Amino acid sequence: MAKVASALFSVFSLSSPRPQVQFADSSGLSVSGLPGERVITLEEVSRHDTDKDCWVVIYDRVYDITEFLDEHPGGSELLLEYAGREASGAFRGSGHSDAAIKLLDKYFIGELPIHERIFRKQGGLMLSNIPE
Ligand code: HEM
Repeated sequence: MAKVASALFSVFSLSSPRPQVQFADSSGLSVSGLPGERVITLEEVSRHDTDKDCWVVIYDRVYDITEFLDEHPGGSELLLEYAGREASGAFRGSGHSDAAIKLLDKYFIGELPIHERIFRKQGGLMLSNIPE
């Protein structure tokens, strides 16, 4: 009996990863992440709004894109318009490729607190819910 209990314990402990949050929009874009990352408020993001220190928020996640400014195929000027600000709509509206979406991971530094989020919270906005 002890053996069975111990086997069950190891199966359950191995098979219970941290909960994964999944979201998808109408383009099939799936953005997922683990909760509990560094929490960064919009107020803090707003203090990083220059070409030497540039943070943006995309789908409730905070990215430090300072190093990417000069590499952006759409130009640094465009990105700087969103320095220290919310840029989900601009990012999505520019029709970025899956590669561009994947590239975001490289610059990820944290997530907004739950009360400042639009997408990544229970009952949060799905982009597919937005009327045309
Ligand atoms: C902040 C994170 C961003 C990343 C990592 C990123 C990445 C990229 C990449 C890799 C491309 C090449 C095409 C593609 O693969 O889709 C691209 C193109 C483009 N991006 Fe971004 N982008 C970002 C933010 C933005 C924002 C906020 C805008 C605002 C409007 C924007 C506007 C554009 C435009 C207009 C192009 C097309 C450029 C052209 O074809 O000449 N991007 N971006």
